[in-house]
Amino acid sequence: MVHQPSYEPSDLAIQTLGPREFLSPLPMSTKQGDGIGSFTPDELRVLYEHRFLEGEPLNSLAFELAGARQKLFFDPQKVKAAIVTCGGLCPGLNNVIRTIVFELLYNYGAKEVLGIRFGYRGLNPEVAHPPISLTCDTVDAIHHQGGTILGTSRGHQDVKLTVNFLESEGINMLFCIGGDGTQRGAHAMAEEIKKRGLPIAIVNVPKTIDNDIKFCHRTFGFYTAVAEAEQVIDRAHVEAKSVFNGVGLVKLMGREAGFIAAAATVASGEANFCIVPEVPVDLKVFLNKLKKRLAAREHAVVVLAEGTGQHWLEGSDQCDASGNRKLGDSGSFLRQQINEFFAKEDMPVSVKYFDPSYYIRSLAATAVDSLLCERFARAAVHAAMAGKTDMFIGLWHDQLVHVPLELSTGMTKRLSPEGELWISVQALTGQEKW
Ligand SMILES: Nc1ncnc2c1ncn2[C@@H]1O[C@H](COP(=O)(O)OP(=O)(O)O)[C@@H](O)[C@H]1O
Ligand SMILES: O=P(O)(O)OC[C@H]1O[C@](O)(COP(=O)(O)O)[C@@H](O)[C@@H]1O
Repeated sequence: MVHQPSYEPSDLAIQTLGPREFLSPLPMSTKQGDGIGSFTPDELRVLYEHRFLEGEPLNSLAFELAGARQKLFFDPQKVKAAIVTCGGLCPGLNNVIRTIVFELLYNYGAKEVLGIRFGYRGLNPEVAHPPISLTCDTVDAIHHQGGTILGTSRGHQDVKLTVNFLESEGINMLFCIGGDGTQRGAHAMAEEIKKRGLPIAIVNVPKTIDNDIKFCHRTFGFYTAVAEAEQVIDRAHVEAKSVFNGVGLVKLMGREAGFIAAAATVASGEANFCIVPEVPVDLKVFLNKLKKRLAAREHAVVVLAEGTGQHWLEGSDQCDASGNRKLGDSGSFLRQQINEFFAKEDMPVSVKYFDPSYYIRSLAATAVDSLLCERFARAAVHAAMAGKTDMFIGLWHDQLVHVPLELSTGMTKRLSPEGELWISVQALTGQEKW
């Protein structure tokens, strides 16, 4: 991780990455045959598509590669950075905080790092949660703990007030760790900052246990949660197999996307049905299939992503503080439907219901996620120090890239029922297929 960034009072401007940069032509077209060494890091791109059909035109959509830059926009000695964590918990939040602090203070020699308390609430001066000072000592051992030492929250804050706060505190770099809601909030702040002409960088590190952030093949914490969920499925299998016509029913997190349920199902190899929001399921068809399965094997395991089957339940218009739809308990509903269906069929079943809920997301990150946190956090600091703003760190073909926040608004990422996640270039033209 050693690099030698240079700060000279430089010609760099703070750079909002708009979609124009994302769509920029590849540098290869202008510097043919020079080899990679002749490009500056800002010119390196990661191709959007890595598979091409013969005869199809080679598209040149590409992301800017993340990483350390030779020239810095900010003078490290004048950097007052702040970190905020928003939305639901996710394994690895503390790892990201710790690495951002280390990278800023140890490697760049930044002046000061603040921790914003309880999400965007802590940026609202009208709410009494003053920031805390983050030093290498205070964050030294936090990566062993789940959760976030800063606290988190949902709920809207006035963008003008939050930017006033950044300005009055002299914060010139804000790292927002959060999901799609956090990204929308960060984008709104970046726009207000641009309007006021302030040299403040807003850089996001994507966080979501649901793994549903666009332009990010995998978010940190996801594999940790999947490993926990896999164990629950395995236990459900043991319970189901131990009795006649046992049904192990497992409900897992996944508001709009079934990535956790699908990945844990495949990892476990013990589930017979995996029901995800992306595939509408007819309850009757499912119950008849379950009947067939029980007749053949005398036990079954069913995994359900919590956002699934909301249409089965009484409609609820309720939302949480951030405006996310509140979910009905589809797991309890399914358990009841299974019991009622088999009672009518005069077929005895024994349903064992598992709802691990927050259990899979409130733990510390496992090694594979700790590594990802480390990569995301360092890339975020490099981007901010170079003066990039209104962007987040994406993960594309296992390369960290810079993605304009503007591109992440709208629908979140979805599992492809057809198999491997396949993302069409049409996603850019509005006809999304996630
Ligand atoms: N359009 C928006 N403008 C400003 N803030 C937003 C917007 N959407 C969401 N937020 C804020 O972002 C924060 C996190 O959002 P939330 O949906 O709770 O979690 P996540 O970021 O994990 O999706 C909340 O404080 C929420 O109010
Ligand atoms: O009860 P909370 O904290 O609002 O969280 C519940 C929701 O948070 C999630 O874990 C995802 O949250 P984020 O989008 O904030 O990462 C969902 O799977 C779940 O429905």
